[in-house]
Amino acid sequence: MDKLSAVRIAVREAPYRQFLGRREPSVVEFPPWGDGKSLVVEQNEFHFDHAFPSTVGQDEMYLALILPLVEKALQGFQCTALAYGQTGTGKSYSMGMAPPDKIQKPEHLGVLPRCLADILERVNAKQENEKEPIQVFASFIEIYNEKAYDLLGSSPHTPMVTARCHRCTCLPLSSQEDLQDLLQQGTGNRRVRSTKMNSSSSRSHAIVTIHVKSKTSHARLNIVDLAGSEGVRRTGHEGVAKQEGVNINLGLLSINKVVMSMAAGRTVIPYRDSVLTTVLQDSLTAQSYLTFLACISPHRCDLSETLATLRFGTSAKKLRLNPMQVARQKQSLATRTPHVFRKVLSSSTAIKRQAADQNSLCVPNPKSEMAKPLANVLQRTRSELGLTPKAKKRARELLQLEDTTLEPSSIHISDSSLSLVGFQAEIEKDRQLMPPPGVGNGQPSSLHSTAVSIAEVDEQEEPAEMPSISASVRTQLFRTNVSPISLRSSSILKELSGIQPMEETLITVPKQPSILRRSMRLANQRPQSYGVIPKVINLRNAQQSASQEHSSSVSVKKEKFSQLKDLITRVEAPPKRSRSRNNTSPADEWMAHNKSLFLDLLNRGSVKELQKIPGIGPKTAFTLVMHRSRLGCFLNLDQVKDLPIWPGKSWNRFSQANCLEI
Ligand SMILES: Nc1ncnc2c1ncn2[C@@H]1O[C@H](COP(=O)(O)OP(=O)(O)OP(=O)(O)O)[C@@H](O)[C@H]1O
Repeated sequence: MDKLSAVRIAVREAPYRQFLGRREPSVVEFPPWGDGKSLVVEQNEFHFDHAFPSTVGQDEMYLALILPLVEKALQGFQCTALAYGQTGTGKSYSMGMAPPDKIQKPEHLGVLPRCLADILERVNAKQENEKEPIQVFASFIEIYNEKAYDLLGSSPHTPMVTARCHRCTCLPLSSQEDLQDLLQQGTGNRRVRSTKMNSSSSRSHAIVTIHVKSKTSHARLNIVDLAGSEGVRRTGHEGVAKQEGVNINLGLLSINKVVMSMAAGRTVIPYRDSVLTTVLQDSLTAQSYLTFLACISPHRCDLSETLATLRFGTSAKKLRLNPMQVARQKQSLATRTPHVFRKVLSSSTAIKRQAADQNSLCVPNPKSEMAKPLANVLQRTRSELGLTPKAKKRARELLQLEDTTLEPSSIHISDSSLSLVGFQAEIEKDRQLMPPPGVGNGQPSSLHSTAVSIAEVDEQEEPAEMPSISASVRTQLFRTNVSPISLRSSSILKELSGIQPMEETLITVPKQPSILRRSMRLANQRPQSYGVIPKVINLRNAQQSASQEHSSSVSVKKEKFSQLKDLITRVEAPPKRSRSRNNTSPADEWMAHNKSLFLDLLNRGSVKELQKIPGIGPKTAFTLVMHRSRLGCFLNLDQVKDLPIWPGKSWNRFSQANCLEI
């Protein structure tokens, strides 16, 4: 089977509208040489993925256009099918958004019921084989007069806050009856109005989202029925109805702008221009499958609208998308919050002093005087970490909670203080993950209990295509032979504890796998060995530097990132190495090493840092960072290459400038 194109555009001609009286020849011609993909309107030739004449039935259209999208949705991709066009051209009919009681014959069933039948059939078959629980549920919202309404909710005529549209009512779907009920309820609440051109014209944009959720993925299939794109003049409306038309056109215009911006490869996409694009923001991204169904009229009187619809389809053809499977949901709050603790605990001087005195880490009650510096640190930490407002609130609450246990076995918050408590049973297991230096190097002189880090254990298997994010966090107590004070002299302890070295120090890192933080583990999926890293300025530099090999102890000045860049971009002679077992040449080894270092750099660098790489400007740097923050680290350079940010031969120039090719 051919690879499914990420963007597909189809055109469907509507049948004649009876009430227009005299039957004239259609303005749309389907030339026999067009192979079902071309059409001619007034001597303008258009080419799309499919061109359906009015004689094509619902099942034929569904099989050719939507079924491949359903397959992709079941594989975990974000998919959207979007019908647009002039009023009365069959958008609701095609998408299956008409109320079920108006469908007289089964062959008139539209996309929605057919999609659901296929999804349920496949999900049931999959569950029989794999016994993996898969849930299917759906939501139905409409956007009317620039406000979003939850049509399945208890108050379908009360507008929702746009930013919370994703929290709309979702009903479980397990049979066609469930869908019938959902459509009955949803379409019954939808606004329709009689216009000059359609006796029951939808005056709102409707979005039905079918969610297919399993343990490892959460795919969404959006079926979007846009309101008719007609001139306000032609509907013959005044007052409220006229305002409706204006808002409908605003939504359609903003969809146009979003698609154009994506097609032009812009980094800033104007999603916020309208409620419609804000709600569809997650689906209209370069990582999803998009299918447009342009519905056109055969009538000459609609010619200008028909041409406008076809021109929009032509411009959407320029979209270059790179769909990616949706892995698990974003990192949970519980996973992120303890980072706040870690940073606060490790960077508050008051706490460190106390830790040194008492051989334990104790966060004072936030209401006490001692906690004031902590509050400032926490404030700073939160903004540094870029947590969402919700996560920030949660972090604040956790610090203020009394008599609360975050995770029974890890963090206990007592009346007057928050103590990090570890458990011996986990220690051995975690040492393998994150061995504290000093353990095993001779006899411990004294054992000090020091909470040194937070280790994370992935709960679920990662999907093959995307690295996933760990879901549980344990704060652990390691017994080390190093007192908390002596943490300052060992870089790995600094890294593990999160304490940032402030002065120039000569640091020797023992050769061992670096499992420092979740982000590093995600970025470095392969084992690395480290020699001695240069002097570090802060934790971030320590992590960046730790991914490079150095032969001996060196003291390096505070040049931060420029050094790292130099290291990577410099054309060096391939280092002399012992011949590897599979007889790869030293040049190949060097190239692989260089590429992996470069990938690390792309995965960790900030916008400012990435701009320093030859061939990366501010826009490209911003896109890379945005991509990373939305979809996680790049797994290989091919993923970077596939991004739509390398026009012409710019990737070749870029890779040559950075020695990624020999
Ligand atoms: N291909 C078709 N075959 C049979 N009937 C069709 C077809 N396309 C549209 N119709 C009929 O045309 C009428 C108008 O269609 P529909 O309401 O789907 O248009 P629309 O584009 O959604 O209009 P609006 O934007 O005003 O909501 C309906 O009665 C529908 O049954």
